[in-house]
Amino acid sequence: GKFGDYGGQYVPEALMPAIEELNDAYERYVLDNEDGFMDDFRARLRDFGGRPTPLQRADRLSERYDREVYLKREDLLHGGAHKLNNALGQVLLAKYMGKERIIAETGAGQHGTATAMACAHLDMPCEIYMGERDINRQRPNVFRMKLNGSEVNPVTVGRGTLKEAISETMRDWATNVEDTHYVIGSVVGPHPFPSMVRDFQSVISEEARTQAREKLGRLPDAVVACAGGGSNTMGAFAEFVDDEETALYAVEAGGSTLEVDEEAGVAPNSASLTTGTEGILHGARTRLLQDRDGQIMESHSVSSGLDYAGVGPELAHLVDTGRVTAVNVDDDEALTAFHRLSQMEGIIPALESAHAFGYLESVAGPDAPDSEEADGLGEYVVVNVSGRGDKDLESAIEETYER
Ligand SMILES: Cc1ncc(COP(=O)(O)O)c(/C=N/[C@H](C(=O)O)[C@@H](O)C(C)C)c1O
Repeated sequence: GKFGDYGGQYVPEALMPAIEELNDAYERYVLDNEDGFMDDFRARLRDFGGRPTPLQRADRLSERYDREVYLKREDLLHGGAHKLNNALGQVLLAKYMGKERIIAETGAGQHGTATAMACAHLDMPCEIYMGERDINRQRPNVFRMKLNGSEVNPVTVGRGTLKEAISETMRDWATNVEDTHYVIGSVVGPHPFPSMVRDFQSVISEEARTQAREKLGRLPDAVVACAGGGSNTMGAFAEFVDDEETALYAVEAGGSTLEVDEEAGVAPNSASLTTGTEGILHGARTRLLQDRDGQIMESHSVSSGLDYAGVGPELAHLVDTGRVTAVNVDDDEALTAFHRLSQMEGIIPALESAHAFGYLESVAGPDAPDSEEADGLGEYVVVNVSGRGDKDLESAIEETYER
């Protein structure tokens, strides 16, 4: 479970039996398709999830950016985000392992919602840990989790956001490993989580690669995806990593500024790939926002889903080796992109996904400087629409009309 010097299993001894049991199940069911697990998983993604999602040409953006812009529509997956790919895979795996209880963390609430839906679909009791702050800014998703029959446990320690929610969930798991599976929400955590979540999300690039060849007779010149923990990112990239001719761009949250206030221990962004340093978070060595004493800093983003101080170890490694280019756009560019996609293409994206469109505008838009970055995107770009923006309407209205 190593990606260069990132990854690993930095967990308390008490968690090792659960980690080893999970790794054994991952190898048997996911990698070796024991008992037809992966066939069952794909059939449910199709019939319950609604896959495959379209790879749709964005006519207005293609005109604006003078190139072929295609959208991978994970916003059309059941539940409204890519999160179901991973949640369904992990809840199904827990069932095959004989577990009786599911717990999960969530920030934007999309992962929590996806886990709650998967648990209702597979008749598994479910508890979601969610930061108090996030509960208040993602109310529609909190209601959906409850409607799907899950309990939502408010996390009030610290800033009450994702970081604390993950720690609380890990604590519950350590206490109840016998009957409980922890459905982690992104390509983070100790091995095998980053690899397993990537494998469940890789259906995105499996489909996109085939669809791209059908529609344009060749591979795309670039794939662009936002990056919080990095799961929609790794899912959109996985099947293209070996195709050197396809550039891969991970777009992080530049928040309000990339400047970091070390004294206050606050990073007004979540650009861990760009400004982070090597450290351990939630069981893995990766890149993260930490001060000079190694204290994890508070991150920020206008979108809950990108508001995370760490990033997946495999994505960090791909950036270090130069296979993935890490870029970022700030809150304002993301909000402007949120409105632009809604008006120009009739798609209201999640604020997280809007960051990917903010990047396209910044390098290929009418006001963009003539830079080689635009050429990096090439003639044929695929942008991952990781989710839809229903959950963000309240905050987008506030930010837009009270800015
Ligand atoms: C629509 C949408 N797009 C992108 C993300 C970023 O998560 P990754 O895909 O794992 O980088 C998210 C992340 N959402 C998580 C959640 O809903 O709980 C997030 O807050 C954490 C699991 C990281 C999202 O909801």
